[in-house]
Amino acid sequence: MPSDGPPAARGSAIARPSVGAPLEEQVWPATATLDDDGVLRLGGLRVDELADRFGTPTFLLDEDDFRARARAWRAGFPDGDVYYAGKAFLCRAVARWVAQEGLSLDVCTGGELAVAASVGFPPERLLFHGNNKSVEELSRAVAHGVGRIVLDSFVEIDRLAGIARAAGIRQRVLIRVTPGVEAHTHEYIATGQEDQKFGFSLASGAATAAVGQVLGAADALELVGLHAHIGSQIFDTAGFGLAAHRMVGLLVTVRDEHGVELPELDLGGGLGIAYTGEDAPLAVEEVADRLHTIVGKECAGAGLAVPRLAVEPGRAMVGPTTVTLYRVGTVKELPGLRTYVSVDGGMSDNIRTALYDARYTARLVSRPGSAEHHVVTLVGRHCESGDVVAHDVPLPADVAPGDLVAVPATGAYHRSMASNYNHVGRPPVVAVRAGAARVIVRRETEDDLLRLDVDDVDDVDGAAGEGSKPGEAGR
Ligand SMILES: Cc1ncc(COP(=O)(O)O)c(C=O)c1O
Ligand SMILES: N[C@@H](CCCC[NH3+])C(=O)O
Repeated sequence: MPSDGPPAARGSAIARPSVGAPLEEQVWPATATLDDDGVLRLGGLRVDELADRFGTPTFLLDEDDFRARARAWRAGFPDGDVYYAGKAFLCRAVARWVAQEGLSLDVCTGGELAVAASVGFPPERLLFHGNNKSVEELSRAVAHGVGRIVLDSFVEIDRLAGIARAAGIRQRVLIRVTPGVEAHTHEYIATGQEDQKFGFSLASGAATAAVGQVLGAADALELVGLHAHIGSQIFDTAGFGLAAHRMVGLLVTVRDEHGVELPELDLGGGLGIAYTGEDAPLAVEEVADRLHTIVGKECAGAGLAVPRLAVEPGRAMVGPTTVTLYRVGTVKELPGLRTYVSVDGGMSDNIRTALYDARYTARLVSRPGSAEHHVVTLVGRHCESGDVVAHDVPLPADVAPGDLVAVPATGAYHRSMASNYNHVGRPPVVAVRAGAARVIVRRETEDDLLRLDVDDVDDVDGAAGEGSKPGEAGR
């Protein structure tokens, strides 16, 4: 699988003529350029100046790139719905951009719903996912007027019907189906195959049974369509095509068995992005074209009206827009083994390397560095040997403490999966655009972390009022 998988054999020294080597276009955000002195610019701003202003590590998000990607998705599905998958990265500013660009939003927890609600995201353009939504979350979604809720289990059908009935609302719903498509991606992020926790299986007949159960609760639930999501970080159209084919087949079965033509078909997200120069992601237009063609052809063959298509891109919308800017703290050469370059973040801001053996590239971005490059292991600051940011990255042989190193393609599933391991505050997200920078998620401080810590005594002897208060920590 491109970008994920065990690290290749780790060499030590190579010579690469990469002083001023161009940025690999598919990996870096759209506005990324290099100044003559080797400093990376994003959104028209030099990263050395951004580091001075905002500190490191910091996520730098290219707002124009995000908006351009949103528009490309919108253009690819002019008669359908594009739900940005908020799990990839969501904050108030991003929710606002999504709304402004005319997209809809996929949320999968009460927390994500709260972000959307806090900026007045149009409720009818919200879609609520999840294999174990709580009664409280479902009630909140119904009361909020969420446009569509995706049903994921038999127990949830009854649960939601009861909630909608009590609220005197007929809730629009889709049914999540597992179409039995094995996406070629890491097993932890594949969701189309039979053996997994999401949705109703097509092959076992659970999906058609679910349709029957929802139609039986028609006073409270309005079944508008079917949903499938086969996995994430996918590079070929075959899986999407097969899923579309099977889902249209299910629409035909539903028509034949229940006498209803469902008007909507949501084919989920999953489009892969380039994490390294070796990845060749599909273009949005290509995927859109493929899905429209398959669904159109199959529906024509079955005498079915073409349903309104929906998609749920997360990674492909936000992943490539962001780089993580780190500062090098130490360089440790183990003769005959490898060189470790330690930066001031790590698995707390990028868990993907440890979790999926994901591959990344990295670049010295505060100066050109020497022509000779060494293949190094870029590691973080956490108390764990698995705290690797990027395996086997060529960096200038003279990389040194104080240098800035950037890792691209970190917009999706990085800040949103960040942790406070070792009591490290999560990095901020700074949006850059046309020469201006704006913090859209601020850095977590030690005060933020201590605020959650509940104790009724203040020092180690148990006396009240002696120890340092949370507000004084870290000063
Ligand atoms: C139901 C659903 N929709 C959309 C997405 C977004 O996927 P991606 O970020 O790969 O586009 C996911 C995550 O895989 C998902 O589970
Ligand atoms: N978190 C995963 C993707 C999960 C997709 C959510 N359904 C990743 O980083 O690749």
